[in-house]
Amino acid sequence: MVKVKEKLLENIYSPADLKKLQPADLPDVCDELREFIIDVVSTNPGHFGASLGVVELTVALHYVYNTPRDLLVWDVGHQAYGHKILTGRRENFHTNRKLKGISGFPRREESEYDTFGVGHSSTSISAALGMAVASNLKKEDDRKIVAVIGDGAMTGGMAFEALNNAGACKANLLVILNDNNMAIDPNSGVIGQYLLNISKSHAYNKVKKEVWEGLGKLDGFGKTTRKFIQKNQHALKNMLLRENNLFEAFDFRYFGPIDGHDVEYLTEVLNDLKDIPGPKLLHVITKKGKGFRQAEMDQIKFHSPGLFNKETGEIYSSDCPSKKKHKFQNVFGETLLELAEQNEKIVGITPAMPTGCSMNLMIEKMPHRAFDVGIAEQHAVTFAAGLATQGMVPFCNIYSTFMQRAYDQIIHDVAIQNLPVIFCLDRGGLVGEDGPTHHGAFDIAYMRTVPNIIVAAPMDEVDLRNLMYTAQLGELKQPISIRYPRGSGNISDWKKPFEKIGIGKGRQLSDGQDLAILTIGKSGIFAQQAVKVLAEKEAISAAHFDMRFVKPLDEELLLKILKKYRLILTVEDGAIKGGFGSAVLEFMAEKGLSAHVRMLGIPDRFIEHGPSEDLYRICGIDEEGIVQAACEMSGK
Ligand SMILES: Cc1ncc(C[n+]2csc(CCOP(=O)(O)OP(=O)(O)O)c2C)c(N)n1
Ligand SMILES: CC(=O)[C@@H](O)[C@H](O)COP(=O)(O)O
Ligand SMILES: [Mg+2]
Repeated sequence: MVKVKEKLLENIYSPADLKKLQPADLPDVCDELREFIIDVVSTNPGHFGASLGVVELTVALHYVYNTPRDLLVWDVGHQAYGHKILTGRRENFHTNRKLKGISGFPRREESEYDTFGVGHSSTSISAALGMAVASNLKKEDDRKIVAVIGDGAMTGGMAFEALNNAGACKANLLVILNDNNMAIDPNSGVIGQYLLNISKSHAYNKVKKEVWEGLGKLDGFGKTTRKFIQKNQHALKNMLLRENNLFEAFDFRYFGPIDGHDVEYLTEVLNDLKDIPGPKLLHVITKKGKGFRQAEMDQIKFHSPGLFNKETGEIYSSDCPSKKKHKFQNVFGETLLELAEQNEKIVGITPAMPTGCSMNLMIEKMPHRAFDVGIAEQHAVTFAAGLATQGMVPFCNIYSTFMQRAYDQIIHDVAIQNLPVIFCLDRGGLVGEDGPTHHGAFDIAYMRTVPNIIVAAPMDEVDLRNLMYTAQLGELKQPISIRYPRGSGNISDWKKPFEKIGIGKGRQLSDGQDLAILTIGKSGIFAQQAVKVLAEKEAISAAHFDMRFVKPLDEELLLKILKKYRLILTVEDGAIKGGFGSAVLEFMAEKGLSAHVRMLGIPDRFIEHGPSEDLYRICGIDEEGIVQAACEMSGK
């Protein structure tokens, strides 16, 4: 009779259960954990390849360290599914990223094992350093602090700011560099190449081994030389290592590179490093998508593949082929390439999101004019500013949420100098399952307060295209921000001849007598539907104005509207506070005009994760919410 192997993962409810196992059991735990992630994520989509790549590392960390007393900090957090499953969330994992379900990223309120909330990149070393310094000040000497950061996240400036500080502090901190030689797209810039070089360089590893292990054994030398070497051991080590290793130059002790898929060896190394004081960096080599053939082969698609068949690896697209064309990001990517073919001054810039924003189209065709600058939003903005000083036409595409990183650069490097940089802010508004760290809630508010910047938000694909066209004509002598949402709009045949759009000009899309609905961006699509429902079901006649620009506002149009309507409903898929509705109110206050104004938008709290349709409903900014607000205002 064949003995059925006992499932280990089923009995793991916390790292304490994991610790009851023998090291030799750990490979089986890893296999089961990997299988579990594949099972669940194939039917309930989320980030995929990154978590598969750190299965062994995750098991080893929770096996060796005394979590949650020891503090484990994940960078970005899209790779932390294994961590969630091993720390009490296995049975809830099927709710990952669903409305009211667990978050796709570590969150402090979700578990005591989630030491730091993440979603944006390159924060782990800073946060871990803060924890290490706090432990030191509180005399909690038993506590270990570990940050896990990817090679992509390591391209972020913040990571280096933290290394610099940590080295100086001599903090007791272990940084694990999870090097899979990929970001979402291939890791851009020289750091990736540098890591590859040290991983491959036998000469470096040999020198390093000999220096660390061999300096004590000085039998081969004469007495005077031995004395000299012993006296100057530290300086010699530094001389040999610092010049060869970037991390040693930051006063970290560098260990590795080691195989990140050998779980037993990982536990041994982690155990060895545990009690070495000071800042340490362990370089671990892993494969993104490890253990799922198709994910290993197409690491970009399987970063976050959506639904897929776990047997064949086929990805089931949520869009039908024709609908895929509607995605705003495709309109951006194709239009940029089209414009760049006509205007040789155009340069493309993306901080590590070429596939996400579709700038990959331009990068493939024009590699010298389109740049993936790594996870470096601040640099991306100032790089664009530099290009603009020399008469180039930079299209700097950054997700709305990640642009938050570069606020000073927008103000200091672009706006004060009034440089005509074209910002394209993708993923404006509620993005859905990624949740509060990723919603593009604030850009309308943060952009409109900055002098000199034109702030526009197209309602549909054609408008996006025409705004991009208008922006690069060379007529604008100032920066412009064009923001658009995740996903698709409502026009399939958007590839029409370009038309110039008047800056600061809105448009009336429907006429009505009872109230005026003023929208910006995608909200206009919901408003159009709402106007129909109001007319058909509620006998309310609403006029709809797509204002297109938050700044400058179409004052002429606004004056006409305010003359005619007593009831004004503003709608935006951005924060109400400081947003488009606020701009309308400020205008009214300036002109001494009054009306009954109601503002719909993202309320003053962080919106959870879940399907976008649900989140738009929760915020009351979908068709139904607009209808309801209009009825309430009209007293019906
Ligand atoms: C500030 C910021 N910019 C961009 C992103 C989008 N993003 C998420 S994961 C990722 C790649 C990270 O690469 P790496 O750290 O190597 O992790 P891997 O996916 O390879 O495990 C990027 C660019 C982000 N989360 N935060
Ligand atoms: C973890 C992260 O920041 C990205 O993977 C993000 O989830 C991508 O978002 P999109 O799916 O909207 O491109
Ligand atoms: Mg990586």
